[in-house]
Amino acid sequence: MDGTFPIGARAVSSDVTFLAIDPSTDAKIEPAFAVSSQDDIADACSLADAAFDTFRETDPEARAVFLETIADEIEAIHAPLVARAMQESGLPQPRLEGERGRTTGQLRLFAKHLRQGTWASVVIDHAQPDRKPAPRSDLRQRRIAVGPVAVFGASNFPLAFSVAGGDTASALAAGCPVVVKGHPAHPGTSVMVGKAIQAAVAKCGLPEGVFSLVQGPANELGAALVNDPRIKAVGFTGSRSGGLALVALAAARPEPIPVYAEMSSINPVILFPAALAARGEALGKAYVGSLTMGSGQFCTNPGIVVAVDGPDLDTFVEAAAAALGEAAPQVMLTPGIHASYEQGVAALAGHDSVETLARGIDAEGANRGRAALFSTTGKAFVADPALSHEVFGAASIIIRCADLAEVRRVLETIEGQLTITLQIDEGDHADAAALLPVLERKAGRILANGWPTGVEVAPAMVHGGPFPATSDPRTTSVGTAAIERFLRPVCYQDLPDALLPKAVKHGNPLGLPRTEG
Ligand SMILES: NC(=O)C1=CN([C@@H]2O[C@H](COP(=O)(O)OP(=O)(O)OC[C@H]3O[C@@H](n4cnc5c(N)ncnc54)[C@H](OP(=O)(O)O)[C@@H]3O)[C@@H](O)[C@H]2O)C=CC1
Ligand SMILES: O=C(O)CCC(=O)C(=O)O
Repeated sequence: MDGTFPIGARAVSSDVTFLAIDPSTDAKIEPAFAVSSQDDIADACSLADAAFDTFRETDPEARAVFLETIADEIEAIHAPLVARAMQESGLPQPRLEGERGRTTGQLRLFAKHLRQGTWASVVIDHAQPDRKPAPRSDLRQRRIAVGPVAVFGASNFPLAFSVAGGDTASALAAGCPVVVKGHPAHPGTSVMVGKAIQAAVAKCGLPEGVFSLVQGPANELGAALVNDPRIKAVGFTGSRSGGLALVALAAARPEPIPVYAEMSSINPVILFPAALAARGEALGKAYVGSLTMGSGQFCTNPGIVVAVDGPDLDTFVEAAAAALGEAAPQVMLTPGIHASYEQGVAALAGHDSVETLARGIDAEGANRGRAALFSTTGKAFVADPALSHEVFGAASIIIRCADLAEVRRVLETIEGQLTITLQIDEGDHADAAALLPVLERKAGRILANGWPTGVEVAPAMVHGGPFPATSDPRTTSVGTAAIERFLRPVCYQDLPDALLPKAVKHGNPLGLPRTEG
């Protein structure tokens, strides 16, 4: 591996470089990676802009083949890619193998979606020349790509939410050239995937500007990318402060643009009385499994559990505390993420209204995340908004409520969420139904008798939700509906067939599904 990054078809180097860190030892890892300059960003955006009109008008079949070729190129480097991602992220091999599968599966799902065609939302209102009192024009609507998109790779999913992750896959599927700002925690992984995408661009005979990767450890790079006038939308997964900074930059541009930022969520799990009575112990163990997976570094991590206090909750708490007490420490993604986890845990442990129920096993070594389980009362939780802030890592609070009315108050208090989970039995259905309207206001996904971690990449998935889960609750960043973020409608009124784009021509040469009236 060399330290260059791909801007279009070029491999760019620089005298200014940075090194990745192995979070399991804090040791620096070779090779040194070139830091992108402001000129590199301008070049990437200029190439993306030049590629846009050609790329967006490629047939859906051509874009589908392109996405499949990216998947093939990533599979061809599977072993070295997973090895490098392990070194840079501290995540274990099985997790990264699974994530690689999710990444290529996601690309292939978007290929299938392109072939199926509903994404173009073609609507034809045929002319009615004899309509009284006024004739109606021929109206044809389709959706086109919004323009070049900036994507920020996430630290916690170095493959599935990074350079060729869901944001990139959905933007390319829409016909938008993409400029990725790689996450500085995994530059080698980013470059390997970036070069795989660039190889697919060349193999498919597409304009080189369809994809570029810029990287370096500095806010200025991301800011310059969002400020470039050729960028028309932004996809981001990361911190609330980072997401909000990008939203502010995008809104302050002479031409404001949308930012689809997925930021912060504590993913409440509600234990309803009948379920708790029937299987409190099993729920306690399963909860800790979801909480500690990947050192808790999931935006879907179950950060709070809400239930009515009593002996059945005690059974759950005892099982959870015992399981968590045996949880092995796991390497966290970066020294910064580890430090902010420690800070969050210390704040909870020192809070007057919070009891520490259990800590995971402690261990020597760099950046080891030690799981933490806390409890508080519904009253205290409602009184202090700080208790509802995300602690990114394997920390969670069990909230003991006086009754179901207090459970409701807790849920009314929380901010927007990616997920809310119900643990229910049949005897809980009436209580759960009464709460559902509150939950729908709060979350993008409501699930029953499962755990929120591990998002299915599927057409019906919603990985989104009201602020601060995301900056735009109308969308999802996972699943085929993610493509809609990067499309906009255009209506063609009375254009002669010769001038109409293929998607809305009278003969429907692309065979796209149509709504006609
Ligand atoms: N809810 C979730 O899904 C996730 C939440 N997090 C949270 O984020 C914290 C930090 O993790 P990290 O993954 O580094 O997330 P960050 O939000 O800090 O960084 C993500 C990306 O955004 C860039 N960025 C951040 N702030 C700005 C800014 N003001 N202007 C321009 N670019 C910016 C970073 O660039 P650069 O670093 O080069 O400045 C990086 O490329 C974690 O401790 C955790 O709390 C993290 C991952 C997922
Ligand atoms: O739970 C998952 O699989 C996805 C989590 C996620 O989107 C994230 O952590 O950023």
